[in-house]
Amino acid sequence: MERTIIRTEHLERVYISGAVKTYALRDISIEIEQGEFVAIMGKSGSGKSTLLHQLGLLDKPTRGSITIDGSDVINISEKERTIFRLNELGYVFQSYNLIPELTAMENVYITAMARNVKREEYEKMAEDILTAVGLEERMHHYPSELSGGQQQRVSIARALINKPKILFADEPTANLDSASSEDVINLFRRFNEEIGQTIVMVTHEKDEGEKADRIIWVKDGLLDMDRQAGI
Ligand SMILES: Nc1ncnc2c1ncn2[C@@H]1O[C@H](COP(=O)(O)OP(=O)(O)OP(=O)(O)O)[C@@H](O)[C@H]1O
Repeated sequence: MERTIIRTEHLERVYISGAVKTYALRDISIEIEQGEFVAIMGKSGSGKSTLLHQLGLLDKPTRGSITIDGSDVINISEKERTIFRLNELGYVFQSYNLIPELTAMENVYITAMARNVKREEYEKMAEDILTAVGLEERMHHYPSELSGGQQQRVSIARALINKPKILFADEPTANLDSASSEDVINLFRRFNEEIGQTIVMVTHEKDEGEKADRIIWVKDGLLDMDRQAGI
């Protein structure tokens, strides 16, 4: 049976700088089911990243509600939000944000260490997930010894090691060549199909959006109903 994992109601995010108000999100009400692979698409400046940041608890809306797996994640303390992010959510960004002094494996298990998992356990988990992203031969390499596509796969492994309820990806292929981009999207597709990983991804690329189960089109901070209806 389908189960809603993310629900937003009347989400608004206004940025205020001096006398200028920017309505990045005006009124967004959406539902995402557990196990769905959803792409958020729309023109530059339409509000895609802002929406992803609200859903991923990286920012707070100025109005509206968000529930994740039935929990209100807005009216809780910053400390509770931090714990929720660490335990329940994973992130992949356009830049890989790997720590240069750490190997691929260390970069991956650092998030498991933060959760007080035992050493033998987190090393095994890192090995398994790096193997799953095709980097079994590169575990002890440093980021500078890896290609962009390989570094992004390390960051995906890092995001997945804690088995997050939801994986958020903000233009994960923006810095990659077309072959590496395809690898990343195929990996998402595979994790989605094989382990039912819920994925919410912002992308500019139509062919990437088409590999998701569904596209949420955004325009001027609202859902783009015409695109949604395929008009
Ligand atoms: N921190 C901020 N302060 C002020 N305005 C902002 C801020 N962040 C985003 N905006 C504005 O909010 C609107 C939506 O921005 P957002 O980054 O969400 O769009 P986007 O669809 O992700 O764009 P892109 O595809 O270019 O990354 C834009 O008009 C942007 O200029």
